[in-house]
Amino acid sequence: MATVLEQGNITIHTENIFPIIKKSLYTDHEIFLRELISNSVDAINKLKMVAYAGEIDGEVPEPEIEIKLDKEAKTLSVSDNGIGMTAEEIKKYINQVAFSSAEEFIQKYQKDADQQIIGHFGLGFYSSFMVAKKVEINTLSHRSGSQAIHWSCDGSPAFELTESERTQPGTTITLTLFDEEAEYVEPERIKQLVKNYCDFMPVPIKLDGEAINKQRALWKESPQNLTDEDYLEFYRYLYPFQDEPLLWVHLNTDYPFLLNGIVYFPKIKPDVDVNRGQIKLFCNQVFVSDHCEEIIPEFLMPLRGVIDSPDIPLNVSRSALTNDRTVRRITDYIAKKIGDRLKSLYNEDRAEYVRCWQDVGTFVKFGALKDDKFKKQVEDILIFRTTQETAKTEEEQPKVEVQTAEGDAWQDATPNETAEVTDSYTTLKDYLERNKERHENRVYYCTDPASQSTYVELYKNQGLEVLYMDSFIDTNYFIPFLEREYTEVKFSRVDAELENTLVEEDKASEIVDPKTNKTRSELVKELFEAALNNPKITVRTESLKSNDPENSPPAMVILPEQIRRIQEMTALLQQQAMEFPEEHTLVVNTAHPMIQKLVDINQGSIIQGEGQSSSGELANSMCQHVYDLALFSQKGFTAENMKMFVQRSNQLLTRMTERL
Ligand SMILES: Nc1ncnc2c1ncn2[C@@H]1O[C@H](COP(=O)(O)OP(=O)(O)OP(=O)(O)O)[C@@H](O)[C@H]1O
Repeated sequence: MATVLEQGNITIHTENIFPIIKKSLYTDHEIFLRELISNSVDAINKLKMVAYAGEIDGEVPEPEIEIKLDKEAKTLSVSDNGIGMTAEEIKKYINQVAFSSAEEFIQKYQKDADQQIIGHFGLGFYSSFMVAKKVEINTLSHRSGSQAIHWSCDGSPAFELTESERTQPGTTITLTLFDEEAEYVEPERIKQLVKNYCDFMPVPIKLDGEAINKQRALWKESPQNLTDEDYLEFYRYLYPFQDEPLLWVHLNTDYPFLLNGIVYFPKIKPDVDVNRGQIKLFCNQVFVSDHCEEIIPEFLMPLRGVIDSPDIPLNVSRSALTNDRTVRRITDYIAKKIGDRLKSLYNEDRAEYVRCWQDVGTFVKFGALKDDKFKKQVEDILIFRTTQETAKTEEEQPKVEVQTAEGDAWQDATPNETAEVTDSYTTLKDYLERNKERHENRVYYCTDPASQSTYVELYKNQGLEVLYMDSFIDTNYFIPFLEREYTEVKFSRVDAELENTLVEEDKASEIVDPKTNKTRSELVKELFEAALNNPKITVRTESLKSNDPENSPPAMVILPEQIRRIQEMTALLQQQAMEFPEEHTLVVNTAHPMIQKLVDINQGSIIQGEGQSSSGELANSMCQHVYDLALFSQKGFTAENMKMFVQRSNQLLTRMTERL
């Protein structure tokens, strides 16, 4: 029998914390393993420090933590070859310090019981009592001449301290598990827990002789020593089976707080939950939480990666975390670093910046909207896709430096030199500067390249530059934001009005009907008004400039910018799709050969005499058809509209065959 050195009661201030610990203080009982392994890593580090100070005789062993499971006895043990403890240290650090910090934690926890505590840190060694009916410590201090010690406690405040036979310095903590906690003798469960919480701890954690943790915490390493492949491999490890990240930022600071981390911009999937943080929070390489919304700036929520900081308070409620001064500073720091990284990418590798923009742009715009400091950082690197032409192939590429010069629109470089993907992007400043002469302080934009293609083509053909502002954030938030920033500048969507540059003096002003003295324009207008027979549609005639009138649009629906925006806002507030306003303007292009012929076709009906002749009907049908086609780029058809449109299309085609 070993000598009993001491029997006693652990000092208790509150009644008895053991029942509280046992009664699921945490929902996550599993964190006990993280606590034990963390203590072992600390003990190994302490030994290293002592050795460094020359206070140890002999060699410091290769650090190692070993987990042993015994299904029969229902025991789990964690052993380390760290600093170990003397009897005095056990009394002090386990019986008094550890206990009182556990007690303090529990008081705090009970106060904040309804709040979610991040990572459940703070209970330390005593968390073992959540899963174990008996906890034993078998330890030998590295201090020369120390006596090995065995401490045991069966979950009551009573403990027993005896001498032990242990010969190897270090500590073994053995838990005899409650029957209902038997899962912790299953190797698979333990492997999973180690991978989750302790994967990046810098000491091999062995089970059945094999290290089961990765150990290498890339974020703690110096960026100078890391290659792109190191970062990519780490990303793949953290987020298997995902697309490669677009870019990453290595965070590294020790003042005014300690923080290391790597954050990645992922390719954004439509189903990403932008309210849930994706970054993993660590504290000294120990996993804390999978989502740390309180620490990441809101607009950077879908970022991924790792943040590790011992300065983030972890035993407080989440709401207290949000108000914590250090946490707020950390949030600002992350935003600033991301801004810096984007700026350097913009300046140093523009082709890459453009490549990432489609995904990264949304964050950046959101950030500019949400965070004034971030806005100041990125305002000069916000870019928009533009219709500004760039060379299509290598042969066509101008030899002179035009598109790459600073201050000009530049071109997306593709990895394949001969590829013809040549989307160009520009900053707003450059756009305004380029177009100062033709339309000062006016920006033409398009929100849907497919449905607004007719309009965009019209602008392009007349040499007007259009910006594509086609993401959700552009239309609903970013344009109003830019208008507030650039108070002089007005934004008009390509279908909001017809610029003077797009129309020319109406050539259809010659009188074509001697009986009534009406011009072709007037006749076209009357014809359309009669055919549409809808007082809410204003018909306007214009002659659109074009080098190829046959391929210019015969008619377009125009929706004034302000009216449309009000409609869009209302729709957004009501969370509905925008109702297309009944009152709108149809601009009929009198320069289009088909429109010109319409008058003649209709005139044919007059010659034929009384009633609606067949050519009158044809003109009427064609007017409706032209209107439908113009409307189609603004709104989808209802089932009824679609039916009529298809019917009319077929009738018109049939009539064409009759005329052949
Ligand atoms: N494996 C070990 N080897 C050496 N000393 C240990 C070991 N485990 C615990 N200790 C000692 O017991 C003390 C109390 O441990 P406990 O886990 O309760 O608190 P802590 O590690 O100080 O803080 P935390 O609440 O962050 O876990 C430790 O500070 C350490 O001195």
